[in-house]
Amino acid sequence: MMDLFNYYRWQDIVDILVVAFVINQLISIIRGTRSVQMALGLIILSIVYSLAKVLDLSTLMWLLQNFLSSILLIVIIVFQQDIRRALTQVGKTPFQKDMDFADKDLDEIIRSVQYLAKRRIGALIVIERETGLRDFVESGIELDARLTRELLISIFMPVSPLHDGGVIVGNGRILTAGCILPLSQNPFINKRYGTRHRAAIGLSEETDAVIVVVSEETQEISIVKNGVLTTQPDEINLINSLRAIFIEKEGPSHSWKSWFSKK
Ligand SMILES: Nc1ncnc2c1ncn2[C@@H]1O[C@H](COP(=O)(O)OP(=O)(O)OP(=O)(O)O)[C@@H](O)[C@H]1O
Repeated sequence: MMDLFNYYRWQDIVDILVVAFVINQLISIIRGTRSVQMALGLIILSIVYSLAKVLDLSTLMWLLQNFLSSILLIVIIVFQQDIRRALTQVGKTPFQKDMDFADKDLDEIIRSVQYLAKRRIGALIVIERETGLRDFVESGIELDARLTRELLISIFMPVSPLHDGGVIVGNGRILTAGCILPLSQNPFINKRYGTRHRAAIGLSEETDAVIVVVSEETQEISIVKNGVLTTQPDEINLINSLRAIFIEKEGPSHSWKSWFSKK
């Protein structure tokens, strides 16, 4: 045992711990997104390249060599959204405040989306968490009003001048309405989803926000998080899913704070 300590320097241990931490964070960032398939694709290509080298298949080797020589560029293009998200996570400090969401605020959102879904009124509600959404807040009409179901419902009424676009809420306040959100470029999104759902997925790919979407076409209520859209079949599922994220604080979050508190 002592030999082991003599062999390794303390810097090696720190080095291994930091690399393990970074790999864990990377995996939790791409988990559940299409990047997993792309990463697998790159790994398979690298294996095929190694096999071609061993078996001396010169044409295949030449082809893959040319492809893999631009690997840095390929990784940046393929994983640009994940890189953006990872850098946002790195920029967070342990002292950054977590947007606390009270039971009451969730209840206001749940009641309003249920009301809207029943009447076939589309809605897109963004719940801000640790990543600041200032850029998107500024694309809409700033409200900074108390979060109530009545106000949320009024905003999404088709006669309201604010009904187009998304509403951003945070810390018990409706921050803004009529926001333009980035559309997801994910080619694997089900074709039945239009721009409202794509905008929700797009924002969740770039930030840690949780988005609740009401479809005016199908009356479905969905929760979008980390680029993944989950349709909520009933009220119980909707309540449990939102409570799990905000009240019980389950599920992967990528902040430094959650890394320490999770253990
Ligand atoms: N980039 C965007 N950011 C925010 N909201 C958007 C954006 N693009 C479209 N929307 C909203 O989505 C509405 C159009 O929804 P559309 O029918 O295309 O999508 P959908 O996903 O099929 O939704 P639904 O199931 O409700 O029909 C627009 O009226 C607007 O309110």
